[in-house]
Amino acid sequence: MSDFSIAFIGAGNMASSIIGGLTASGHRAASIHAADVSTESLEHLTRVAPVTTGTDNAAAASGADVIILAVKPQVMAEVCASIAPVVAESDALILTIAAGVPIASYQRWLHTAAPVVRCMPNTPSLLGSGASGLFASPEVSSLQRERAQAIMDAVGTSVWVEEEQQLHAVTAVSGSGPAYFFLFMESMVNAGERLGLDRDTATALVQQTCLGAARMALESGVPLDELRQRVTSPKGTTERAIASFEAQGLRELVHNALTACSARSEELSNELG
Ligand SMILES: NC(=O)C1=CN([C@@H]2O[C@H](COP(=O)(O)OP(=O)(O)OC[C@H]3O[C@@H](n4cnc5c(N)ncnc54)[C@H](OP(=O)(O)O)[C@@H]3O)[C@@H](O)[C@H]2O)C=CC1
Ligand SMILES: O=C(O)[C@@H]1CCC=N1
Repeated sequence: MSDFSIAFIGAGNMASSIIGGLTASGHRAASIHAADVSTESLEHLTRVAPVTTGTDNAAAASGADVIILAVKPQVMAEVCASIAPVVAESDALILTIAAGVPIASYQRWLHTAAPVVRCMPNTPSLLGSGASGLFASPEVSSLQRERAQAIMDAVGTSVWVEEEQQLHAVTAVSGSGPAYFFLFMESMVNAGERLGLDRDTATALVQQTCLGAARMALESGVPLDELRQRVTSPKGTTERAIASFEAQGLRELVHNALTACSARSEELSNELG
């Protein structure tokens, strides 16, 4: 599994984090090629791993088993045009991490019904703690699914969805999700300060509490509501805070925010489709 060849088109933040994860998990750097218009991005990438780099997209894609498209959605049409002649002559898997662009657009821009896996990752991939949602077009073989999953598992965990439309929900939950937790943490730090802690102390307590809660949720096997109840002593302090959140409609607030996020993802798909 670790010997298949991978071409990255776009060598920015997400590509370098995936390449870092892949090489750390044993994938040979010699079988990874990356192309980018920015020599600065390529220089940074070679400090992450000794992969082959260049500025010619088609040359990087040539002979690859998996071509990973890691550029912004706005330049995707141009990038597909640059590799279309190579894709026409190969049976490579196209794995794209761009937000919003539908599979039908790739196949139109590539002028072929290429096998495409769409992936929605998130920024904790930079630390190997990402969460990715994946969707495969019908042309994707079982070996190609395994390869796509192996690539994303190198930077965290991944789940498959059955319908392309579900990627809007994945974006709402995990793609954009880190930002919600950062906002909640910012709010807790500010509240801690207003209650009398200095900023550094409040920040350290919030960060560790967030990490500890996430680890308990992941590792204890105990349902989330049960974990919450275990903190909430009858007639104690947590009960008051939870009652305040519930009375002010926290659950509805979260539902509305994720619905707005998913709706924006749909809008983007329509603009780029
Ligand atoms: N950041 C996030 O939280 C998430 C990002 N994504 C997706 O990941 C993708 C990549 O994002 P990210 O890594 O943050 O972006 P970056 O801007 O860091 O990387 C993209 C790279 O592609 C280069 N590039 C631009 N045009 C071309 C071209 N024609 N051919 C080859 N390379 C080109 C850019 O160069 P230059 O800078 O000179 O333009 C840049 O180095 C996006 O589609 C985004 O939607 C998905 C989920 C989460
Ligand atoms: O905010 C965005 O549009 C991108 C997609 C998911 C995370 N960041």
